[in-house]
Amino acid sequence: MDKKQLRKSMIQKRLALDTESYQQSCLKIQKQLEELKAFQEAQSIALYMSYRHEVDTRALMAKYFGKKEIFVPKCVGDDLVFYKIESFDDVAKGYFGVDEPITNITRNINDIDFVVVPLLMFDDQRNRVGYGRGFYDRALKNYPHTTCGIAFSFQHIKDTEPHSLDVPLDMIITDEKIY
Ligand SMILES: Nc1nc2c(c(=O)[nH]1)N(C=O)[C@@H](CNc1ccc(C(=O)N[C@@H](CCC(=O)O)C(=O)O)cc1)CN2
Ligand SMILES: Nc1ncnc2c1ncn2[C@@H]1O[C@H](COP(=O)(O)OP(=O)(O)OP(=O)(O)O)[C@@H](O)[C@H]1O
Repeated sequence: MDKKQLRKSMIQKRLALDTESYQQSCLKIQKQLEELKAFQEAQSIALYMSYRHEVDTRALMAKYFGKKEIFVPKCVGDDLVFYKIESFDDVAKGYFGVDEPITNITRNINDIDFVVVPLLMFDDQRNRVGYGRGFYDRALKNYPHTTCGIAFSFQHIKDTEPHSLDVPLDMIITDEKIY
């Protein structure tokens, strides 16, 4: 299968998860994430606004609003710009139906302590494949702190055939293990 086909089938697999297993897996992943020292020590965290059965990030946000600074991305041209949000009133549907921030406090991603990264597929080397627009590869090019992918275990594949611009993540948490 080529990458395009693989992406499609992975999106389908994720959407096909029943509510019960989706919620259970998300809970397990969130718990592991909260146990990371890097997460606990981070004052500021970048998260994505989960959509269409991506690993849920909203429960985590709801829990940490007011305790840590939460930043979420907005697609601006080819770039991601991160805005601070303090509640779910601070987002509205944007790019491809993904919720985006409607606030005006931005921060350079390099100054955010910890980044949780969405992904479609990953391999043992922690290379990731996303929707294929390179947003996170560009954003994380010079990122100096910890990056953590979150995904369901079935999103693991043998080889993502990374290209030179792909930025491997520092860790990837699934419902089964941490890579
Ligand atoms: N929740 C979330 N937010 C994110 C990302 C992400 O992967 N997940 N991104 C990561 O870079 C950026 C947005 N990137 C995106 C790139 C392409 C498509 C897209 O092509 N959607 C199509 C096809 C995918 C599908 O079938 O689900 C569509 O919705 O029709 C969506 C978001 C920033 N925000
Ligand atoms: N650092 C970069 N600078 C410029 N272009 C880049 C960079 N990283 C990736 N790209 C370009 O972005 C496009 C998509 O890359 P890739 O297939 O790795 O996306 P992806 O990681 O699957 O998607 P995403 O990051 O949006 O979730 C490619 O054409 C690639 O050349």
